[in-house]
Amino acid sequence: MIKVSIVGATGYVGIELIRLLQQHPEVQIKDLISKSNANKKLVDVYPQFRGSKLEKQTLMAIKDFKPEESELIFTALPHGVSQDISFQLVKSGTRIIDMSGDFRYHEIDIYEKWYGVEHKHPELAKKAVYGLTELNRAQIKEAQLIANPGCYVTASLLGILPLIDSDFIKSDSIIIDAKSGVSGAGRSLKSNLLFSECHNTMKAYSPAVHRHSSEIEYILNEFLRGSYDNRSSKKRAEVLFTPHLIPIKRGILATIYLDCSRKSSAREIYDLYADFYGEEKFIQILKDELPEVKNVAGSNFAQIGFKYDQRTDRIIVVSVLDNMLKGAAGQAVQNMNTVFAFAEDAGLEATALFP
Ligand SMILES: NC(=O)C1=CN([C@@H]2O[C@H](COP(=O)(O)OP(=O)(O)OC[C@H]3O[C@@H](n4cnc5c(N)ncnc54)[C@H](OP(=O)(O)O)[C@@H]3O)[C@@H](O)[C@H]2O)C=CC1
Ligand SMILES: CC(=O)N[C@@H](CCC(=O)OP(=O)(O)O)C(=O)O
Repeated sequence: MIKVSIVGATGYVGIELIRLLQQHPEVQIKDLISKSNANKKLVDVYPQFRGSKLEKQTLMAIKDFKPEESELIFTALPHGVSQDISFQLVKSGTRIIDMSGDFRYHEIDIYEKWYGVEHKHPELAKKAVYGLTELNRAQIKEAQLIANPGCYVTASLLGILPLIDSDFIKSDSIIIDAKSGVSGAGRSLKSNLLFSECHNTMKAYSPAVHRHSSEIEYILNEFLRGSYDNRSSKKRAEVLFTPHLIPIKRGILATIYLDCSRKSSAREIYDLYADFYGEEKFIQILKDELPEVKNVAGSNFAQIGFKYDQRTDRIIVVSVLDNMLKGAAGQAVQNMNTVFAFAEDAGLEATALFP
């Protein structure tokens, strides 16, 4: 058993981590740290924990937290806030899995440009390891600080990575049109997220300028450059990304348009996905159907389907996942399992919710 603590425990990702970890066979939840709810009982903030083994757990202020007493800490904090807190926690020598965007870039100028904030700990960001499990397992095993990818980015990368370096894909004209459920925006109060503002409607936001455009493009280019294997591709990725807010609670659906430079076939495309993901537990490639959010929501699975359009020489890829599971807490637990050599699906066996 390892002792695990969560900083930012009462946010949406924090609470999802608790839900997963309380039934994890190898984990004992130690401290749950909250700013606005410090010294309250967890059940007083989330009555769902009544009757669970966490019924008596009290939320802790960060000043009382002793990081060296845990073997792993999840930081589930807003970007900008996580920089300093994670920097302090890393000094204890304990492994950290950070859920924010603060440590996802080794090139700090890209972070500062797209996030509009100064990075106070660039040296730490350069040592962090990117936590897309299926891409970076070897480095994740050794990392002290893992930068867990975000939900839009995980859905997009999983759909694009197997194809991007193939000879018939144009890597510099990728278009991603992605939809997110409202929990993707977190639990803090924002007027545009009130029920009457986002129910029964849909909207696009931040086209071309959303910070996740840069993360998708950055990781694709690192991949093409060989940062995750010995590849030495001359290709460069350019991505146009438009996110949408849709009136569901959880789930991401990314529709990705890839231009082809020669004729291909559905068989050739399927084989690229099958070769890339092999026996991966959490990635399901659909052959003759398109994925739906309801088939993964509540689980750590990502599903990918595609249509090859011979008429326009394009591939339309559809990638779905649960933003709080494979897009956040689930992938973070998968990374923890990888680091501690637990079964990769320990604590992550749940299927999607019915209905
Ligand atoms: N929601 C999602 O689907 C996804 C979120 N992420 C990322 O995960 C991180 C957490 O997201 P999410 O849970 O949705 O966000 P929430 O807004 O729901 O929760 C944020 C948490 O951070 C704490 N917090 C906020 N400000 C401070 C501060 N100044 N000092 C200390 N603690 C603070 C809050 O504290 P308190 O305990 O006081 O409430 C809360 O627990 C973010 O970086 C987000 O981008 C990544 C992928 C998907
Ligand atoms: C619906 C919604 O508002 N989503 C958030 C993304 C949340 C997230 O995953 O952010 P990180 O990947 O940076 O952690 C947004 O667009 O800002």
